[in-house]
Amino acid sequence: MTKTIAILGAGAWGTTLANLARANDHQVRLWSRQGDLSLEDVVKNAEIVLSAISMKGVQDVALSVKSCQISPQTIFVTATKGLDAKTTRTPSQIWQTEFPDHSVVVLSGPNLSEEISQGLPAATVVASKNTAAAQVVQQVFSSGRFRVYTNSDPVGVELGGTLKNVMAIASGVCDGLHLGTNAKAALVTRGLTEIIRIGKVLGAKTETFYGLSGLGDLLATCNSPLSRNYQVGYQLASGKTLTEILASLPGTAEGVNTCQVLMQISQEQNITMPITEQVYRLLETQVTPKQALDELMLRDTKPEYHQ
Ligand SMILES: NC(=O)C1=CN([C@@H]2O[C@H](COP(=O)(O)OP(=O)(O)OC[C@H]3O[C@@H](n4cnc5c(N)ncnc54)[C@H](OP(=O)(O)O)[C@@H]3O)[C@@H](O)[C@H]2O)C=CC1
Ligand SMILES: O=C(CO)COP(=O)(O)O
Repeated sequence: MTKTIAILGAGAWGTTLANLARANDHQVRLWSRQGDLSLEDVVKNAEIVLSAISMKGVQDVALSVKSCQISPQTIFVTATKGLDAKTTRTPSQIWQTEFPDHSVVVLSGPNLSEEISQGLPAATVVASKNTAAAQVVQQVFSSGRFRVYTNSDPVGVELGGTLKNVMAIASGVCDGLHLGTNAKAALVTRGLTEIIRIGKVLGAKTETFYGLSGLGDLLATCNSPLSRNYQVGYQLASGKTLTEILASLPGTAEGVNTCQVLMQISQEQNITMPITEQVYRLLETQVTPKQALDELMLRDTKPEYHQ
């Protein structure tokens, strides 16, 4: 059945998702601040409102949508991978707070938009407390090139996509310093342990992090120069400053902001996040890439599974 879909954010990801839905014959209206269509006109009568806005714009856009005419049955989908700097909330928590009577679905997975735009195969996850809503979104995007799974742990799916961005920065540093395959395997594996430790405190299920939206996205983003977060780390290792890197980066690297929010959460909730802490200190120019490596290697010895 053809759906009317409003996609908010005409960046790399919003445009790619719009093309996937159009290829399945859905009616798609795309909104961005630079576009010709008003937000009011784009969301009017939409059965699905999908946000692919960068984290820094989500709260403001959600408030603007609230003042528009929205059908009571409209499903909200969020594809943003970040945490709110002021409240530390996830995007789905923001949308659900502003629209408490609507279903909210998280869409997240190993989805480098450039590969999907080229027609290469990929898989993703749509997660919601409302299974029927997740199934509607699954049908909208599923195709022979885009395999969509449902999941009932939206916060876990969302945090997998968000927390791996910090590990992708660390992986870029690792590769930029040419530390080798063993080091990269250790970093990504301990990164997953750290993601699970944080995610559990923030309300996610452990098993979700072993799926596409957790391990899957971690592998994709930590191993691809197409990832903006990976690029930030790689270029930091080559001696560029963060300001220089961000000035020439094609699009958003959410891991920079996420890292700051995680340090705030780490202090408030007393969660040990050694890799995140070193990425934070590197971004803040408190350590060099080589010093960050030494700090991680020379931590107190401990059993592997002692979380
Ligand atoms: N690219 C990818 O491969 C993937 C990205 N994502 C996630 O999707 C989100 C968007 O990424 P991506 O599309 O790549 O990023 P881009 O930088 O390409 O696009 C960001 C979009 O957000 C909009 N935006 C930014 N700030 C505001 C604001 N304050 N108010 C309104 N709109 C705003 C931009 O609008 P404007 O053009 O007007 O500036 C633009 O449409 C991120 O959270 C990212 O982690 C998830 C999966 C894959
Ligand atoms: O989330 C992504 C792939 O799943 C995109 O990664 P970047 O935001 O680092 O480019």
